[in-house]
Amino acid sequence: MTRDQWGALQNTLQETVGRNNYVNWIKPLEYSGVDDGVARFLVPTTFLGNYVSQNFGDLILYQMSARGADVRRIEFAVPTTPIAEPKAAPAARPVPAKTTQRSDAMLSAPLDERFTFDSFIVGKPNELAHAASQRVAEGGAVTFNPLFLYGGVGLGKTHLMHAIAWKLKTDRPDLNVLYLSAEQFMYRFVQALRDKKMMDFKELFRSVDVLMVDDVQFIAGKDSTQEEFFHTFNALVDQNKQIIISADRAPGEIKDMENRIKSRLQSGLIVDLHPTDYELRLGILQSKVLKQQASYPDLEMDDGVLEFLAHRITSNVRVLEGALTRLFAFASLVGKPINMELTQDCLADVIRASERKITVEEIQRKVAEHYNIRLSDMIGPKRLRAFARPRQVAMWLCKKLTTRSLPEIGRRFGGRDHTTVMHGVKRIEELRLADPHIAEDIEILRRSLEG
Ligand SMILES: Nc1ncnc2c1ncn2[C@@H]1O[C@H](COP(=O)(O)OP(=O)(O)OP(=O)(O)O)[C@@H](O)[C@H]1O
Repeated sequence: MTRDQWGALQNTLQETVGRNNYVNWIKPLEYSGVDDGVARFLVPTTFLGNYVSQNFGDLILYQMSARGADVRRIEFAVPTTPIAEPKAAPAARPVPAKTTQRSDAMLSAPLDERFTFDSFIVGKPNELAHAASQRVAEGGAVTFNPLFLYGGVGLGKTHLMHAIAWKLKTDRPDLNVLYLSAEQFMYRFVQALRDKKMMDFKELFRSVDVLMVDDVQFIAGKDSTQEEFFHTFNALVDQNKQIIISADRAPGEIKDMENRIKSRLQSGLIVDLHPTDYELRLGILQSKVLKQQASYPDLEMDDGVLEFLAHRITSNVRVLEGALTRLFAFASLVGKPINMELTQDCLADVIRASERKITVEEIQRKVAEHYNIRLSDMIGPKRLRAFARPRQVAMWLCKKLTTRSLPEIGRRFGGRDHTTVMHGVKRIEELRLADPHIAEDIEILRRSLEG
C-alpha cells in the first residue's frame, strides 16, 4: 500500500471513527509502509500506539485488506529522535474556552468522546466503581481522596476516568480538570527537568482542582518520577483537591512502588472492576451493536448472535468490542448478513482463545519452570520451603483458574488432603498482600497461563 493509498484510506477511517477520534488518534500516525505482512507506523508516544492498536487496530487492518494490501499485523514504533506529543486538538473538544484553558490545553491528554457515563453499561461487576466515579463526577465536597480504581485489562478504568472528566468539564467548567496517563506524567516531568522548567511544572500541577492519573503502575520503579508524583499528590490532597487514580492492580500489589506512596494511594476509596459476567457482556454488546449499525446501515444481524458472543467471549470488554468491529467489517467485506455461521467463521480464533481451559497439569508445569524446580518435587512429598512455596503457589492458581474442587486439587498434588490445599491457598492469599515478590510471581504466572 502506497502512502497515497493510505492517505485515501484515512478519509474512510475518519468517516467510521468520527472526526474527533480521527484527529486525536489516527492523524498523528505516520505510515511507513508494509513489509512482509506487517504494516508499520511511527507514533509520537507509546501511549498513542497502544491506544490505536487496542481501539482501531482491527478496523485499520480490515480497511487495508479491503483495499488489497497483504497485511496481517500492524506495528507501531516511536521514533528515536525527540518525540512530539500528540496534538490535544482543542478545537475538537466541546469544552468552553474558560480561564482554566491555560493549564488544560498545555497538559490534559485528549479525552475519548466515546467514553462517557451514557455509554458505560453498568452491571454487578462494575457497579461500585461506577457509583464511586459518578459521585466524584458531581464535583461536590471531596469525601474520599484519592478514588483508586483498579481492575484487569480492558474492563473500563479509562472509560470511567474519561467519563468523570467529561462530566466535570460540562457541569463544572470553573474547575481545572487534568487527565493524563502516568506515562505522560513522567514524560512531562522529564521534559521539565531537561528544559529546567521544574517551577512551571510544579506550579501547573499544583493549580489543578481535579487530577486524574491513569495506569499509575507505570511509574513503579521509576524513582524520581515517583518522588515528584508523591509531592504533587500530597500538595493537592493538602489543598483538598480531588485525585483519581487507576491501576491494573490494588495499591498494595504494585511492585516497586514506594511504601509511602502505596499507603497514600490506600488512604481514600479503593474500588475494583471485576471481570464481566454474561449479563454485562450482553448489555455492552447490545449498546455497541447500535453504533456499528450506524456505520453499516445495510448489514443485517440474526437473532442469537449477540447472546452467542456474550456466552463465548469471556475475556474483556476490549476483546468483545474488537470482535464486533471485526464481525461488521468482515460481513461488509464479503457482502453477507451476520448469521451464526459467518460469526463462527470470522471469530474462530477469538472464540478459541476465550474457550481455552487451563488445566492443573499446565499450572504445575508452568510453576515448576518458573521456580526452576522439578515437576516431581512439586508434586512429591518433600517439605522443603524451596518446593513447598511453589507448590502452594500452584495450588492457589489451580483454585483461581480452574473449576477443580479442593479435594480434586489435593489428589493431583500427590494425593494430598483438601485441608492441606486449603492451608496452601490461604497462605498464598496472605503472602500476596505481604510479599511483593510473591505477588509479582503470581501475576507473571497468571498472565502466561491466561495469555
Ligand atoms: N461497562 C462498559 N460499558 C461500555 N463499554 C465498556 C465498559 N467497560 C469497558 N468498555 C469499553 O471497553 C474498552 C476498554 O476499556 P478501557 O480502555 O476503559 O479499559 P481499561 O480498564 O482502562 O484497560 P487497560 O488496563 O488496558 O487500560 C473501551 O472501549 C471501553 O469503552
